[in-house]
Amino acid sequence: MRARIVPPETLRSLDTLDWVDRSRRVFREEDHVYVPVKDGYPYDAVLPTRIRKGRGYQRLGDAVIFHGRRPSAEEIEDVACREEPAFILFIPAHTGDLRVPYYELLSGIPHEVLHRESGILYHLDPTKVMFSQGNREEKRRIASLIRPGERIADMFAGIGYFTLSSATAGGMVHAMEINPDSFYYLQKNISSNQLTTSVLAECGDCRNLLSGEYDRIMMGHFDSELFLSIALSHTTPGTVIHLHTLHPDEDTVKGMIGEHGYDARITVHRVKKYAPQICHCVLDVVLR
Ligand SMILES: C[S@+](CC[C@H](N)C(=O)[O-])C[C@H]1O[C@@H](n2cnc3c(N)ncnc32)[C@H](O)[C@@H]1O
Repeated sequence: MRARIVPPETLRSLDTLDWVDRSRRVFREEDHVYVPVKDGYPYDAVLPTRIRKGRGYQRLGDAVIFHGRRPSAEEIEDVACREEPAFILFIPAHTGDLRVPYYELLSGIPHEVLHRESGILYHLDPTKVMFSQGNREEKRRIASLIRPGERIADMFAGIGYFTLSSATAGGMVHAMEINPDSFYYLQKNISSNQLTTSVLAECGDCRNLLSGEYDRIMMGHFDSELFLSIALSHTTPGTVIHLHTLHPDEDTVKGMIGEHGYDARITVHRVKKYAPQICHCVLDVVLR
């Protein structure tokens, strides 16, 4: 189905728009509203079959996770019949610095799952730690940049989102994670993917764990600007920093980099929509 992505407020005026295909259902997922488009009119997306059939959800191992708004009883029943998951969770948000899931159990008994993505195995308990499927393309992009043997710091490793794909691509990764639940799965995932010789994982505050100089530093935390100064103390000219943010501000970042005696080339990449008018972005910062 061809669709245009519109802000939720536009739903009120759909009747007045001549490009809307009223023979098909509007589909809404979190803050994205997909409106079917008539033949011959411009469109933003072609929706895959799964999305066309109903409410969007995330499949994680043998579990199904709903995000965004609470699913209706009919939507839960629909997914239960189609996917036959062992359990279903509704996770409207992740809370605090440790990104702990705030969840409601909709059916079944929660347990640890084994999820496979791009050939990498992830063990996790989705009631305890987050897994963002929206970062899949970003993981692939980062992996494509890795040069074999380069020394990488992953300051906010979680269960291994960037650590595992970077080590698989040939990097030597120093992975840091403060949440003991996430760290447990990080270690398990390093072993399951046979990456113990290329990853050093440590549990604690990355500000106390960074050591020496790195060729690449991953800063997968939305407050990563607060950690930039300490990260810059572990760089050399040529180091690349991937700084995640919801509010990209190149000038502030350039100012901080200048204070450490560097110039920088900065490129902004959009990862995913996070909230109305807010995108999860990554600043690729090459130090000179
Ligand atoms: C990987 S998650 C964020 C993922 C991604 N940016 C997203 O939300 O789409 C950030 C991780 O950083 C960890 N963390 C937060 N503060 C930290 C610190 N000071 N040192 C090490 N890890 C930290 C959290 O526990 C969490 O697992």
